[in-house]
Amino acid sequence: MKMHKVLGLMSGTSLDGLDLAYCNIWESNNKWHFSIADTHSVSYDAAMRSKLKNAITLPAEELFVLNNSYGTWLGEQAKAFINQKKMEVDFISSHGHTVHHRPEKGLTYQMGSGQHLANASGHTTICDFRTNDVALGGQGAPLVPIGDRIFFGDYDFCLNLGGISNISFEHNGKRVAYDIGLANMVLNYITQKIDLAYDKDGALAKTGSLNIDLLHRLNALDYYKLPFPKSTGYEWFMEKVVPLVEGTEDSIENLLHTCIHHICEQLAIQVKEHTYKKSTLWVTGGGALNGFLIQTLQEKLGADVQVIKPPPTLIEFKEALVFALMGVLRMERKTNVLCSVTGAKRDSSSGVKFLPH
Ligand SMILES: Nc1ncnc2c1ncn2[C@@H]1O[C@H](COP(=O)(O)OP(=O)(O)OP(=O)(O)O)[C@@H](O)[C@H]1O
Ligand SMILES: CC(=O)N[C@H]1[C@@H]2OC[C@@H](O2)[C@@H](O)[C@@H]1O[C@H](C)C(=O)O
Repeated sequence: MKMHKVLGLMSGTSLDGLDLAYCNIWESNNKWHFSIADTHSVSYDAAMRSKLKNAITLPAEELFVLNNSYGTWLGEQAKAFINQKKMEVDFISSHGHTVHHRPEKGLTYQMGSGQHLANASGHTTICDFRTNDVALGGQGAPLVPIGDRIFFGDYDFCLNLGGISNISFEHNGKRVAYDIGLANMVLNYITQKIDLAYDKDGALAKTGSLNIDLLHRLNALDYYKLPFPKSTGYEWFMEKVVPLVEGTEDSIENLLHTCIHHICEQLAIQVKEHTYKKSTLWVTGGGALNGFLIQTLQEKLGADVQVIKPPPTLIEFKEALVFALMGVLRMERKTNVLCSVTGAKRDSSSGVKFLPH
């Protein structure tokens, strides 16, 4: 039995920071297993956050320069963590930071140069997990469902509440998954108006009341009518959602309260459409720590769907763990991207390997 010792790196769309998960991953009796030995998060400072946020507006030359320096920065963070904890690491598996995601144009771009990362950390690095799937006609996202299936297949639904919400489940014998729509991205956008990074536990949202007009407008967004597979992101948010929020004069509390109702209504519609029995819904991502959101979600789902929160390490580091798994599958030349999820022509073993120099 081969034990893979992998450092998974994830920088999500919420721009809160870099997640590092040091994982042991092994296969026995035709089943993959994991343990998370250690974790660490590096919060982005204001300068880094604004660099990453504005990267989408950069001309090519500046973007390439940032790609290199961000790759070096990732490598330095990985090296510091590895040295501090005296870890034995076989390789690093890094998602990078999504800057452009336009699968309909055949384009997806995660920043964080693999060569720079490998050189700065001194470890073999696998990254760029999405490009191949988009080249095969897929959405290039979401990718985490392979991990949901392999590690967390006992739950009927796996829901992740990051910047955007996404869900995965078995459907006619195949794993399907897609981005449902809004989650923390819109909540953070609203709290940032009062210089608050996020609404801890949904405390502000809880004191607000419903703005019916905004709720209807959000629920009417075209994206929700599209069939899956589908994925969305920051561009959609800026183009379609921000104008609705900006066009509504109301208190921060009411805006947050209304957005939480909207988020939970869309989640409940999707879960109810695909369930016919008592079900379990396993929730990860920072949104799982928002008490008011989880309470509202349970109310909208009703008694037949049980919302389950894993321990905090999995809530926060599931994605870093799954990118570690994707690296292992890539090393073993096994499928790590499912076309049933992304809509690509075929399954693939994606990711590009860089050796340190
Ligand atoms: N205690 C908390 N109460 C309320 N919200 C929280 C709490 N902790 C985290 N969050 C929310 O979760 C967000 C971070 O979530 P997460 O780390 O899952 O996002 P991400 O990985 O960046 O996103 P994605 O999965 O879309 O790429 C924070 O920005 C915040 O909005
Ligand atoms: C292109 C991109 O980075 N998409 C992210 C984003 O954040 C959440 C959702 O939109 C999901 O599709 C995906 O991330 C997770 C990690 C995934 O691929 O499963």
